[in-house]
Amino acid sequence: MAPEKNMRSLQDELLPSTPGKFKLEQRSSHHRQLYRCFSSTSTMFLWALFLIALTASYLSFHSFIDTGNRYLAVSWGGIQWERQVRNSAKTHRSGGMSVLVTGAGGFVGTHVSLALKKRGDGVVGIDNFNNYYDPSLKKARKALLQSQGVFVVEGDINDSHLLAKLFDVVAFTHVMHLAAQAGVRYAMENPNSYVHSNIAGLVTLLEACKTANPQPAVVWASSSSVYGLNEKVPFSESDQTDQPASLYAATKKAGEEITHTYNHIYGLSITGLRFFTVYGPWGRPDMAYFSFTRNIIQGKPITVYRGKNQVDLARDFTYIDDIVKGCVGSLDTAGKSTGSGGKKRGPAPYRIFNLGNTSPVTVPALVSVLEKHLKVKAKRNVIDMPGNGDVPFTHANISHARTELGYKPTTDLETGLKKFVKWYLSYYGYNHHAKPVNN
Ligand SMILES: O=C(O)[C@H]1O[C@H](OP(=O)(O)OP(=O)(O)OC[C@H]2O[C@@H](n3ccc(=O)[nH]c3=O)[C@H](O)[C@@H]2O)[C@H](O)[C@@H](O)[C@@H]1O
Repeated sequence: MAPEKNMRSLQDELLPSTPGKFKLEQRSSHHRQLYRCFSSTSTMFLWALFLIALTASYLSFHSFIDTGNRYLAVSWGGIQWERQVRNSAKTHRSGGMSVLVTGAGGFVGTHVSLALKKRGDGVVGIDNFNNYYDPSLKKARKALLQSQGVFVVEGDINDSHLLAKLFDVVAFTHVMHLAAQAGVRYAMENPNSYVHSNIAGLVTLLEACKTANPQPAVVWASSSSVYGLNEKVPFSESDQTDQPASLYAATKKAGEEITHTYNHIYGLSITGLRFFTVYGPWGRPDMAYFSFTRNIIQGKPITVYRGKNQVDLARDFTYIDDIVKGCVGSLDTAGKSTGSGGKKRGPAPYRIFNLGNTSPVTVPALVSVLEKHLKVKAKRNVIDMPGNGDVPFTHANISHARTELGYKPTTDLETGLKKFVKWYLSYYGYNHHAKPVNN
């Protein structure tokens, strides 16, 4: 082949011999195809259908990815999960309740859930198992609940999708709302955790309750700390509660106001319970009686705060079994919510009760009782109470709860701490070396 001809054939392969013409021909053939395609209305209609189908499948693919991510990120959802929720919520007595217990992995939540389940009510728990204190204790409580047929969902009350799903799966008659950021002094360390759980979480939960059909009756944990700097003794529900001494107390007081608005606007039945320093088996390691016990056993010193003018601090310590009776009594007597479709249909009850013991005990006296039960002398380090949000004393007037709920505490501190120490030693033994907690 002559070199000149050879070169031309290579050019023929790489480039169009007449580029302008080639492009023109391509375009006109493309136009012809388009013309053919859209030449009839029916073909155009088919194209439109095709485009709609394409868009729809794109959107549903995205929502599938979204849902998938949600299910991958959290530990709830699916047919098996829904079955567990439904089974756990089933009542086993006539006229039984179906209760959603928030904070079920917590101290009071565990005890209330067990009591309800035992008498045949349906119970579903929810807890985020955060690490404010040793999560392994919370997991052990969960295992205890599971052994009694109470299913606990791992999730946060700030998760509105989860709450909507739960109300979708079960028509809860009641919500026992105990999930919260607890602890008076920790509020100075981590203020936002109180806003997250006690304000934002509460509102998310109330939104779910107000939307649910039927609306459940809500019983929830407020706190004796709302009395703040109140000096009138004993503390009555009608006393002033606008002088909180800690952010914790302020968020609980805010909870009382927030629940009032949901009662007023949406017809939610609300019962707020002001708990007075609850203690007992399976208790909270951040509380004084618990951390004192651990330190006394380990031979470590304990810090005992003392109030102004060297006056001992005192608390109306209340035993868990008495508190459980108050909670169950509140659920039993809670009137119905009146709203539906997110709208109020009539007035609904709004109640607040003190749940205390009515006999305050000083902190040094508490230590003496522990020394007696543990048979070990405490190394007391007595210091003036720092400005940490503590109040000098608490003392409940419980006549309102007695009349309305039949609430009657029967366990004194001596007896209650004996039961606590027995549980503590059986759970941890004498060699408990847990990490120090927030006290
Ligand atoms: O009744 C309530 O409303 C509150 O009761 C407890 O709060 P608190 O009474 O402060 O209970 P503890 O933390 O167990 O303290 C009891 C007493 O021991 C004192 N204390 C605490 C810790 C410490 O190291 N030393 C010490 O003397 C405190 O000042 C207080 O007077 C709970 O922690 C709150 O969640 C609850 O809302």
